[in-house]
Amino acid sequence: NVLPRQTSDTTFDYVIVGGGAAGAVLANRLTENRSVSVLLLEAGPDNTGKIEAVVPYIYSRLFGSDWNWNYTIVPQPGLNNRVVPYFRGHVLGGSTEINGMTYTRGPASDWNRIANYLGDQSWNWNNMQSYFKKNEQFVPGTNDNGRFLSSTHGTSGPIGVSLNQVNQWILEPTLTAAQQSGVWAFNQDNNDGDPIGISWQQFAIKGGQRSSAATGYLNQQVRARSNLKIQVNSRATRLVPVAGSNPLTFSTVEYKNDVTGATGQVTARRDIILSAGVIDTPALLLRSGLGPTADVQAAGITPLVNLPAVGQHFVDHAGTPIAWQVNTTLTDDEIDKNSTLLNQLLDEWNASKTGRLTTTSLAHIQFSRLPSNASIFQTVSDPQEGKADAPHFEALLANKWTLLAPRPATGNFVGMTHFCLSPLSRGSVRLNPQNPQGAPLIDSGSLSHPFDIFTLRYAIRQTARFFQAPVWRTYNAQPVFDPAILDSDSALDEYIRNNSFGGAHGVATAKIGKANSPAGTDVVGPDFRVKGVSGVRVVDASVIPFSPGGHAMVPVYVVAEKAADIIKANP
Ligand SMILES: Cc1cc2nc3c(=O)[nH]c(=O)nc-3n(C[C@H](O)[C@H](O)[C@H](O)COP(=O)(O)OP(=O)(O)OC[C@H]3O[C@@H](n4cnc5c(N)ncnc54)[C@H](O)[C@@H]3O)c2cc1C
Repeated sequence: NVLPRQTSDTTFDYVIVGGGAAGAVLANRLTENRSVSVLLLEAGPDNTGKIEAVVPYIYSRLFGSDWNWNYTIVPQPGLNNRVVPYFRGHVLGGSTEINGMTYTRGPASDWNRIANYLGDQSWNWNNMQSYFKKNEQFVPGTNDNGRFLSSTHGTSGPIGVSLNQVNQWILEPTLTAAQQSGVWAFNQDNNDGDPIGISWQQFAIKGGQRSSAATGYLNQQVRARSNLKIQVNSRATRLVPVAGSNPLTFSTVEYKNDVTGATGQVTARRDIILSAGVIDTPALLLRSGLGPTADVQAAGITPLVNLPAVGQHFVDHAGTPIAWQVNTTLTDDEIDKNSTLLNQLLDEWNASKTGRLTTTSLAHIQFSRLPSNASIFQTVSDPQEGKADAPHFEALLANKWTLLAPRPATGNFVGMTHFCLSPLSRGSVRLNPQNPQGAPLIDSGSLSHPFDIFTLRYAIRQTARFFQAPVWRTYNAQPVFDPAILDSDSALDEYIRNNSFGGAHGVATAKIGKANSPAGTDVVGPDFRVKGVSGVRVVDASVIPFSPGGHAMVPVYVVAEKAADIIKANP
């Protein structure tokens, strides 16, 4: 019966800023010790009241809602100067409340690379297994034999994980075409350390419903802990330093309720932990005078400590969708264009949590490497050289139209979206000098490096080979683009630049490094403390130093699990 060390409504041992993937893990794990008090400040609302966040099929309907920060990327030369959205969750649960739920750990070599970079083998693939398993409750369906490796998975973690349980027409031609075209060998489990090939896709879905950071890590039992306070609608606006402290010490967070306009301050007795994500963590540091001096000054803010790596090294997976028309009317386009059908399926989902809406339009996931003799390697060294398990790109086949452009009024489609998973393009996050408190300037750097566009070109041509497989003739699969572009690098590049989006898997804007790394190369040390100041840690996607060879959610979850142990051991 140890009383929490919460001495008032405004003073806590830890103040965590941001209740997304990382913040929810930390709030849960740190309050396992009932003598430690935690305030979780979240800018968005509680994760209740929107069915789109729960029913997997309709998740993308949240994209334009108030559960999204609705950021856009600055015009990208690599995307023919288009301005495209950069989605981020603005709700308890963060981006895990609005994301595509794809559950990927990445290749073993990703984790071994981080371990070598940090000189700390506790980060390697084998040693991270306990965290992967701690995150996951894998729930196999009755038909899933041979579709995953049971020894790979956790069975009692907060995040429910499952495969698509809907028996759709597309499953058979997908696997047959992979075989006939020779493009992808079957891989029984892409989460066993080697994702290369085609596998059954794993989703953060349990019982037909989204499993998010909020539903998993902040469930009712956790919320009932007296040493945890969750305060929603509270956007941290600035960290305030203790006057005269040396090294400069931060213990106070200023926040604003964007609904009522009310402002307030809270204090952390031990640490402020920033978990506001890859865009808002660097933005908050910059607004607090912590970042590259020139960027801070340009925004009219007094620089306090020069931290050159804040907001730099931003890296994400540019994504390129492309579509084929098919002659079956069994694609999910039928649901999207027919509200009566959608409502029938929603009734089924409401009644029994079964049916087409229990999953997205994806069922398989494909990871590939460029051939070692690809011409680009004459001029660019392979970022994944010698790592047979590390994909250069990914392809996701959807049972419907998935282009950014509106779906044609008639017809049925299958869409393949390609992600460049080992990008060499880099971008940045800075404050807008015209409005430093408003949306940051997000420069994804998309397709600014020739390697990335080469990779996507190769990926699309590989997909075209996949669609030439005999099985697709049954469905009269026809490209919804001029097939001549496949024979011209410049025409294909034009397609890619006109149709790609900037990504959803950004990392590295406050990256972790060794304790004794050269000054300014990273932002936090191995203990997740911001270097050069006292009282602030960062734990979220922004600390992940390299672009993951898969989607980013699981890496963030397990980094946060590991960080929680490090913080508990070294409070
Ligand atoms: C549309 C979309 C689709 C995606 N699909 C997938 C997928 O299928 N699979 C996958 O693995 N990954 C996917 N991702 C990526 C994955 O969701 C993120 O990498 C992950 O959630 C990042 O975790 P985080 O804790 O760093 O940030 P987030 O989960 O984004 O959480 C940050 C939280 O901080 C809050 N916040 C921000 N600023 C402040 C502030 N100043 N004060 C208080 N709170 C603040 C935000 O509101 C948010 O709740 C997707 C992301 C998006 C947006």
